[in-house]
Amino acid sequence: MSKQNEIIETLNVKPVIDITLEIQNRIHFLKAYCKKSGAKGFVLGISGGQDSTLAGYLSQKAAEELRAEGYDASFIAIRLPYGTQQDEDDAQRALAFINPDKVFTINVQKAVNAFAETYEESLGNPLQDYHKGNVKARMRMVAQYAVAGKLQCLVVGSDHAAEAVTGFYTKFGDGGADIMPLSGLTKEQGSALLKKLGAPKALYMKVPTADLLDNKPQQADEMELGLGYQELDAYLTGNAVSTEAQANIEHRYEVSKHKRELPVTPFDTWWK
Ligand SMILES: Nc1ncnc2c1ncn2[C@@H]1O[C@H](COP(=O)(O)OP(=O)(O)OC[C@H]2O[C@@H]([n+]3cccc(C(=O)O)c3)[C@H](O)[C@@H]2O)[C@@H](O)[C@H]1O
Ligand SMILES: Nc1ncnc2c1ncn2[C@@H]1O[C@H](COP(=O)(O)OP(=O)(O)OP(=O)(O)O)[C@@H](O)[C@H]1O
Ligand SMILES: [Mg+2]
Repeated sequence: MSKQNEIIETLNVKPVIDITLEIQNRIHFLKAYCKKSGAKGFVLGISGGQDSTLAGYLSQKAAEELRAEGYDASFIAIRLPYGTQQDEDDAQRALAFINPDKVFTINVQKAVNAFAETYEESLGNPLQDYHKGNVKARMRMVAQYAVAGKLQCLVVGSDHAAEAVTGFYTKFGDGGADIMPLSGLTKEQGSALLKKLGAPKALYMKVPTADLLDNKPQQADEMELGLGYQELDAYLTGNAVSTEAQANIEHRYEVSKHKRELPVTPFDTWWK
């Protein structure tokens, strides 16, 4: 089997999807797992980006359907800005579209900066912007688990195939979640689901950004990756991409394997 086909199979990507069915199946999955786990619903950070808008909307629908069936569940959206977010208007658009049962705002700036100061005092060097970015992502994880713990909810992750293939997420940051309803979708498929659900165009057409850097706010993911989501999606749906892009994707896939597994133990063989 080619490396490309192996990756497509491992990440559960379907080259062609039935959009309506995908929406139904993913809501059904959220509901079934929620009931099975005995949780009281879902918690997710809403950034104003495409992925959390979709995962949040599906979670809200799952909670509403569960309630209609007599099971007590709700969806809690959390705004987690670092200071003032440049695209706050998109975050508000996303909240208006999702219409969550509850919204909390936890500004992570104080906690992140307090940590950065302590780090610098202790190590004698400032926390570099790149690593501080991962601290922001992990602080958001801490905030989501604090709320989920209190409300007996599950933390939703917004990871999908186009992020999974490159490991383009912070390990135990935005990668730290209990349930991943977008797994297996390409970026374009996620966008198509959002469009079908009636999301504002500004959200399903939004340029993806991790927005983790103080020095480059709103930097497009594609700039950092040196790869376009169109190329990633083409690869994931079995199409030919440039030799350069293929090598980049397959290299990133290999070196990020540790992010798609539980921490390695003496009994694991996947790393050999
Ligand atoms: N082979 C290996 N086996 C086991 N563990 C290994 C390992 N190699 C590194 N590690 C561990 O993993 C750590 C590196 O991983 P990590 O801490 O995640 O750090 P890293 O992958 O360097 O950074 C995260 C990347 O994801 C991007 N990101 C983050 C969050 C959101 C989004 C977005 O799209 O919105 C994107 C971010 O811009 C950056 O490029 C190392 O410090 C080490 O602890
Ligand atoms: N400022 C923020 N406020 C709330 N949650 C956030 C924030 N930034 C990141 N997150 C959380 O981290 C997740 C990962 O970020 P990521 O940028 O991959 O997704 P996104 O912003 O939803 O979509 P896109 O990838 O298209 O930008 C988000 O889905 C969201 O749950
Ligand atoms: Mg984003």
